[in-house]
Amino acid sequence: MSRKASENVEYTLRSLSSLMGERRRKQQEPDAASAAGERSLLAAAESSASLQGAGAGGGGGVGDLERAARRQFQQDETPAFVYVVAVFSALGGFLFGYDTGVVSGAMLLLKRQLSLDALWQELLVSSTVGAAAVSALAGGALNGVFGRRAAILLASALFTAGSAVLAAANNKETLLAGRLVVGLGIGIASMTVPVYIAEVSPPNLRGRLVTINTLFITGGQFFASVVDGAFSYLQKDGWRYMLGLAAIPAAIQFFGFLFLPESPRWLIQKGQTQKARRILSQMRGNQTIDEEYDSIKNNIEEEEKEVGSAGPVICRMLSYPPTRRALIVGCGLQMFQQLSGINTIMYYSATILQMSGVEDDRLAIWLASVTAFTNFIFTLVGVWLVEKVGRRKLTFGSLAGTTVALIILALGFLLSAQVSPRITFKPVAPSGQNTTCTRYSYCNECMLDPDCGFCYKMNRSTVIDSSCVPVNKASTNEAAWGRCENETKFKTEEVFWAYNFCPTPYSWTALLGLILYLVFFAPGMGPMPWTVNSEIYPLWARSTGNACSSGINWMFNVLVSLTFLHTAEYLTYYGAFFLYAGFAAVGLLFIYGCLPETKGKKLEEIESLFDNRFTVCLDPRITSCNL
Ligand SMILES: O[C@H]1[C@H](O)[C@@H](O)[C@H](O)[C@@H](O)[C@H]1O
Repeated sequence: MSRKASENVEYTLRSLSSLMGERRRKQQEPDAASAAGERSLLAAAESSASLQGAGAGGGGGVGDLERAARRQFQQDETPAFVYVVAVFSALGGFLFGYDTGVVSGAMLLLKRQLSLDALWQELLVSSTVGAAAVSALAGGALNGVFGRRAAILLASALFTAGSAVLAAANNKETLLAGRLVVGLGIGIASMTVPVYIAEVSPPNLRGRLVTINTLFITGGQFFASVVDGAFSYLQKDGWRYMLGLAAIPAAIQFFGFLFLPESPRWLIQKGQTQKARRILSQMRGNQTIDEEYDSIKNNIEEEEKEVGSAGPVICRMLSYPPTRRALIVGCGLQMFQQLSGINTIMYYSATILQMSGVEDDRLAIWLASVTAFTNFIFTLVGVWLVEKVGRRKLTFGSLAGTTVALIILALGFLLSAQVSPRITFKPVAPSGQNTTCTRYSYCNECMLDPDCGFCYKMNRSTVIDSSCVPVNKASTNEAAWGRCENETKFKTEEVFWAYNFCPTPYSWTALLGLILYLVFFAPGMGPMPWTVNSEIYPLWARSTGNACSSGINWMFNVLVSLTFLHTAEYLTYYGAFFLYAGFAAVGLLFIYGCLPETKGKKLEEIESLFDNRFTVCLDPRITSCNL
């Protein structure tokens, strides 16, 4: 049987059983709509419409029902409205990607124009990620009390205001304030958007729609790299455009959300049932919503009975085993996403590319946008795969490939280090210029010192007359003094300058590792931690669960990207990548043992996947965490 046909049959059976259930209920309680007290006329009209073809009087056989189900299926399609809502929400992801991605290019110009020292550069880069960590954690309470829509509106207002401040800034303090405001927006958006999309999506499309958010994140990163490349030619004030441009999508999202609805699940939780029904039926088009509505409502009631509603949510989550396990899975996934080094790869891709022989700085910036594009395109593959292979297989396969790619990357750096050119020429520093650079014996040691660069000549394919000299503080494109001092000297002396890389014949291995890394990481480990987190918590714990796991994501993001250069100094580049490969391998065990398959399940059914304490993790059919 063809795939399409089998999907049809499955769908027909599902619709059929829902019609049967509906009919049974109708027979038992003839006026279900009024008896329930809160079913709107709209809902009653919907159920009778779905029963029409089946012979609402109770007669008619299974054949009639089947025909009715088939007819209903033919009409069942997700209304375009759901896609509009998902895309508007995912603008939050775009801004997340744009604002984290754009800063590296902006910094190249900013540091010159405002003469920023290393501390200020670090502050401007990491303040945003730090603020995102804090606001992601605080976003849980915000979401719970004011709702998803209010949180998204607040995030887009913060994005707009922050970007405007950045574009107009005249000193570093104002820039810092702008970066902090933008960071607050990123944190709130990163935890709210996946939850909101998951709550409005129909189960069969949920994974795909939530994954679109990560597609927008990587799209934002790619767009940022193109903007960085384009405005890098505008030496004065180019950074204003880079940082300020984000205000446009942010404002679009803000105005869009003024007209978009609140999540029906949050409304039901808050007792606004009429409104919730109206929005739910808007989201489901001509499909009957009774079953979904009832299951959300019953679930909330049962949860309240089981877990109670006293005390802070996080304490209730930790003391109730299923949510505790879900929290461990959610936070673990986010932690391993960052520990496998994605942001080091994104941030240092230009360096890795330079190692592979790209010597021109501008070209390296443009090639870095090819890296961002690869990340984006392969996230699209994830959007396509998530509903086909499911979350568990996709995440596991992706991390397995990522681990192999990390090992190849590390081997590339290792081989390059082993054949690292010797330093054969020790120039005398001009008087008054003290430097440690001239003490190094190999290019590899010189490269790892951020203050030094490698100056060399080539005789066919052999490096000759090589020296290690201090880098020019104002531009890493040239040395502070000596043969590599400026481009005119490069030509007359026939020398080459390498900052942050060493010329070796094995650099292509690192390039191969880089490409493989993105090909494997982007479809699974990139989006799945966000997607899975949006689904695994019951409603009462959803905002808090997502707040914690997003907070963990941001904290590890800061940790890994801030420590990369130091890690590389102590362990060398290959040591750092072997370390990430080690983390990724531990992550593989974690996913294999603890990640349940949530594909196709209703949000309300997912909690039970975390019920059983004694399930055996190693049994592939059983996917609950063995805690
Ligand atoms: O899922 C995203 C995505 O993979 C991005 O490329 C990365 O920069 C983020 O840190 C991550 O959370």
